[in-house]
Amino acid sequence: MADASDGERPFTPPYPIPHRSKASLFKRFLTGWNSWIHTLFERSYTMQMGEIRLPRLDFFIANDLSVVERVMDDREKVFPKHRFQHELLDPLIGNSVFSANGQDWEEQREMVNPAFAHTNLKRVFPAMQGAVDDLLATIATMDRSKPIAVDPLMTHVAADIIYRTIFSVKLDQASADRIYHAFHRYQKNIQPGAMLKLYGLPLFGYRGRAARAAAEIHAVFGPIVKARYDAWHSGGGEAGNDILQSLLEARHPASGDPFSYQAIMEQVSTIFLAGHETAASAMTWALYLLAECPHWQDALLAEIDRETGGQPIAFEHLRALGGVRNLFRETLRLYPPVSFLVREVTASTTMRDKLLHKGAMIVISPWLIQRNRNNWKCPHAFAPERFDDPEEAEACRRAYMPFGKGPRICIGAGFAQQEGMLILASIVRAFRLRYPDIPRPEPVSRLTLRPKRAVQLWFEDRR
Ligand code: HEM
Repeated sequence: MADASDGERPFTPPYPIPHRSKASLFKRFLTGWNSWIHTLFERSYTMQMGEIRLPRLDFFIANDLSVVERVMDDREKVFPKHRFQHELLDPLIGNSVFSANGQDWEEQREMVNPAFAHTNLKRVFPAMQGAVDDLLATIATMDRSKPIAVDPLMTHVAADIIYRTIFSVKLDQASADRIYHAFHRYQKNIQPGAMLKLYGLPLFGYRGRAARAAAEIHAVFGPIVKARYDAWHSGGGEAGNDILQSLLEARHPASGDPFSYQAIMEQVSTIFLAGHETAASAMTWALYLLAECPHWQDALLAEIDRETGGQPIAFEHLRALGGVRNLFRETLRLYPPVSFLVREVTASTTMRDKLLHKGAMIVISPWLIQRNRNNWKCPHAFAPERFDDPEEAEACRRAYMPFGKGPRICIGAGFAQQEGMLILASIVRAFRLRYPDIPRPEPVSRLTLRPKRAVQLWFEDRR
């Protein structure tokens, strides 16, 4: 298998070069308005624990791995998701399994868990394959005399996959466009919203803008959910075989009540958004990295041809595609779609000699931990083979957390890896990718980590 040094030297993909020293609070506020990773300075990447005293909030960033484990495992049950996150996401996903805390979260997770049996990897493979075949057909008919924007293609295929898994129907282009535009508006609004909240400032119309964007998205799901909800509760509905059906059948562990229509809408919105936006971000970065490293494309193609014997990629093949899996993992290390996780300190405590008062915010950042040179060799370099290196095994176990850690770890991690591998392997097999002679993409971190401008790639037919 290729390594990242097969080219002249290890490829270091773009990231914001950190400031030499900490900027003023005001400058950080302005920079953070669009992207929080642009506010980082050199020591952010190596410090064990950082502290920022904001006007109305104590804010800590933990990189020390034992502190990270303490917060994320939360055996003391004192580090729930932060209330700011709940407030900012509320118009879109309400009080769903992603944002709830405590017993409420435990009960919701119990009710939602069976729905994730519908993400059972073998069972959803045909839905994934259908969406990926449509993607390849779309690319094949596009005008490829010029580079193609990858982001919308990846957003569409990831959305189509999760949509088929929730509703058992294909996502049509008009609904898709409606969702993407509205979600783009939501994302653009949320970063400034988060900065205003952090600095204790009024939200200046945030809620209205967020509610309007969320209403657009809900208007796409609403009619499907309503029709199936009414039919199911009037006893006339045919049982489906998808996530929505499982949510309709779920019962509260104590009261035995089903989810209300509103609660189902919140869970559906959560699963759809958590399930496609993150995967689309990961796929976009993975294709960019491949386009910059042709030797990796050659190595993956050889692996795919060897393992499939030239047959269509099947569920059984994925396990053997170690190079594709490492590429996916390395992409999530360098560009974790969820670049920071936010928790609240609900009982005063001490960490690394710092006193954290009740109400403080504590941030765990996959972006920082996965680029910390105390954890990783050449942390900014693209080196998928590191996942097979025994010397990096400890880092892979403790300092790799694109899906979070502990009880709140991503419920869709296996699903995401499977779709990611299938999409990447299918594209590598069909096309040779090349990065055009234009400036490299710049990552910006809002709700997810995305390139500032759409990534453009040449797609050349292989066969
Ligand atoms: C590359 C793709 C993905 C990434 C990087 C990702 C990342 C994450 C992370 C970091 C968390 C934990 C957040 C925290 O602790 O604050 C999370 C939670 C979650 N993810 Fe994912 N995710 C991905 C794909 C998916 C998919 C495909 C689904 C659904 C099919 C999904 C559904 C969820 C849900 C429901 C939660 C909340 C779990 C809970 O709190 O009980 N995610 N995800």
